[in-house]
Amino acid sequence: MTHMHVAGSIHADTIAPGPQWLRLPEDVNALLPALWSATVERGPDGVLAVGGLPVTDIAARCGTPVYVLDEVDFHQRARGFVEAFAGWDVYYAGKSFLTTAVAGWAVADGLFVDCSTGGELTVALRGGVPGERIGLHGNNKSEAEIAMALDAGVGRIIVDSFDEIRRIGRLAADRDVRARVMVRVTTGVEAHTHEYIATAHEDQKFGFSIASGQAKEALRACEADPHLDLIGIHSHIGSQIFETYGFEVAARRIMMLHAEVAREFDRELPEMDLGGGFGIAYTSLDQPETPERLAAALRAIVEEQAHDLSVQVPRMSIEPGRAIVGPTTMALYRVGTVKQVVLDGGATRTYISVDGGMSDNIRPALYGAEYSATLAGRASSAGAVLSRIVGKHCEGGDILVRDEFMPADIAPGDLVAVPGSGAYSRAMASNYNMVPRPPVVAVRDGVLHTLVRRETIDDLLALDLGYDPVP
Ligand SMILES: Cc1ncc(COP(=O)(O)O)c(C=O)c1O
Ligand SMILES: N[C@@H](CCCC[NH3+])C(=O)O
Repeated sequence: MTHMHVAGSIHADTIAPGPQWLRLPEDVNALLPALWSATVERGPDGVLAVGGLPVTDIAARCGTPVYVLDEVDFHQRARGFVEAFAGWDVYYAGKSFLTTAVAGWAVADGLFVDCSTGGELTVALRGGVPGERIGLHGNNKSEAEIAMALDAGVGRIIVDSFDEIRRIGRLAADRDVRARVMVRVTTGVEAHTHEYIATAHEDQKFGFSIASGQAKEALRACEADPHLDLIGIHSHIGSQIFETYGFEVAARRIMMLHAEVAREFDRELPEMDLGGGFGIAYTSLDQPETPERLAAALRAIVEEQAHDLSVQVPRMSIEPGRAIVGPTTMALYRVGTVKQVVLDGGATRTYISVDGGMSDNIRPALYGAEYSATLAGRASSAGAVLSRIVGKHCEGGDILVRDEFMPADIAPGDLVAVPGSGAYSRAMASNYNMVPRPPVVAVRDGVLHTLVRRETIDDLLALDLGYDPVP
């Protein structure tokens, strides 16, 4: 689970067989503000609106499924991080969701951009991000990707293996440049999140471990290469994390490493990155930290450690993706079928099938991620029934929202909105079952723009070459 649902006191109205944390809502039409982007509201006619546009209009113009990004909310969150972390650099983690327009907004809002492949790097550059404001990650960067980064003059390449240190050194030498590099370390922090998105424990593919001494070896290898300009240490402990404690432990450990190498190299590395991973609210139980509180906690640790270890505070940076773009976007689906399924013990669960699914949001299937949903195209006065919102794919695990109370009169043709769908949804979409991927549209002050158009079956067929001889 990406977040644990603790069983609290069970409300008298809790309906079996739902999870104990899910309570019968007093008003099934109510919106929990923490889950929705800034401009979302339910109009007097009961229709959900975002950026001043009713979702019924958006669905009529764009079709469904569609991802609807609230532009005002994006800028508020981006600037919120920049302001809270003033004096630190905030890299937007492009893997969460990146298009040329989003890259442009990131720059306008004062963000740097973190890319993890040549593809993301290309989008960032096309979107107008200056090379020096880009960081390149990846545990297996190709020569072509490293070359592209060097030619674009990226501000930092975050190195992840000894092979790569040699490779970057060679490619930089070929170009007679010095590559600015950071060393990604694993701090041994066990982040409380799904195993697949925790990245600072020892037994996984990212980084050099501090405990084994490999991190220091990697720092030495970079320092010794005249074509590498070692600028600092990088740590990323995982994603969708709520407790600041993990970040604090990681920050302490890398400050200690920073101070040790300062003594050994007789110079203090000028920069340090604490990564991203700040959690957002997907359900009513999630209580994310504000950027202000995160900033205060991290600043305090770094300053205290710098003081205790008698080093300067380096130029600091972080890399949030989900916390900036996740809450900006709702996924809008249309209901196709509604089915009552009788469970052991006689209770029923309503299965609501929509026109998307695991091909546009793999997170529930991959991480057991929980989401919320609401009836979006109208309000309902019917009672609430425990429901499961599922997709249209040939998989039993094709679940979008495992447990949610939806109005009992939900019917084919209704619109359903899923908040918190901006990060790692469209970005991780696939074409499973030959389903074309949905568009992403941005809305602001009643005006819609397409960021990514809807894929068509012709786009998919363009890749199908029949039986074409390989030259
Ligand atoms: C190195 C690195 N930085 C930043 C991020 C962004 O994480 P999040 O979107 O959870 O903030 C990730 C993804 O987990 C990552 O691997
Ligand atoms: N894709 C993950 C985030 C981690 C990936 C980035 N290292 C998710 O959806 O939660």
